[in-house]
Amino acid sequence: MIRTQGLTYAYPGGNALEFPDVDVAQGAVLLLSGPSGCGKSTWLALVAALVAPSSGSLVVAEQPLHALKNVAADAWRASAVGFLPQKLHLSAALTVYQNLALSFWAAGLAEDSARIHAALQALGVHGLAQRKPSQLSGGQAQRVALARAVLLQPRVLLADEPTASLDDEAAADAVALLLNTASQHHATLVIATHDARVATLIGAHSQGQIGLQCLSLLRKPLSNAEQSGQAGSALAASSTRGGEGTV
Ligand SMILES: Nc1ncnc2c1ncn2[C@@H]1O[C@H](COP(=O)(O)OP(=O)(O)OP(=O)(O)O)[C@@H](O)[C@H]1O
Repeated sequence: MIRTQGLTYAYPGGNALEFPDVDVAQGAVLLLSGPSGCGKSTWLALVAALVAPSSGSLVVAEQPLHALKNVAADAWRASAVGFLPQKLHLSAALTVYQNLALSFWAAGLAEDSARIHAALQALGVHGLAQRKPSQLSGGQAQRVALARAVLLQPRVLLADEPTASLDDEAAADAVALLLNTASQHHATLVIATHDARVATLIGAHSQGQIGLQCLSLLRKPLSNAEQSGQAGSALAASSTRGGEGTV
């Protein structure tokens, strides 16, 4: 779940970015769309506790983030948040397997080989475990990065521009993969993008929509099974900032 209220963030010397309030149920999907520069990456950084808001409140996976500082924020992020960045940040010097193993180290956990193999298997890239990232296709690398993102069973999965520079077929595959993977882990999924195709790909299943000045938010529960008993809260959208909200 992700709940924000009155969230703002100001870069040093810059105007404050104001974000709409959201209330996203555990296991639901949030599409974070808007033109370049409107604040999508900043919002993701706030939700991942990489930066602290200038004002407002933020609760992610039941954790009030204002209560988290430095090391505690790092530990919380490692266990609660899976991140699929636009630039995948796979270490070129390490194998696919070793890239995933790094996640355990970052979270202060003992390496769990069985879990690494299972994560790679689930995304169909198990056979590539001993390859280096330079020996992967773009799609294979994205699957490896997604396996890494969900390795520690995060409550929230954040994907930044996952369809950038993909053709239509690959973009549809990438979105389907994200939806399925998040659903399997019952993770709340956020896709940040300015790619209009993503709204279309998710839109067929959408339950509600809010249009705002800069960010437009579109959400749906992950699956029929999960939304029974949850749809109300998944759609309990509020848009007190930015105006013109409709659900
Ligand atoms: N480190 C920074 N210092 C000052 N201003 C910044 C910094 N990073 C981002 N900004 C500004 O904050 C605003 C929001 O940036 P952000 O990267 O969150 O937007 P975005 O919607 O993710 O853009 P894009 O789709 O191009 O990645 C922009 O006006 C940007 O210029």
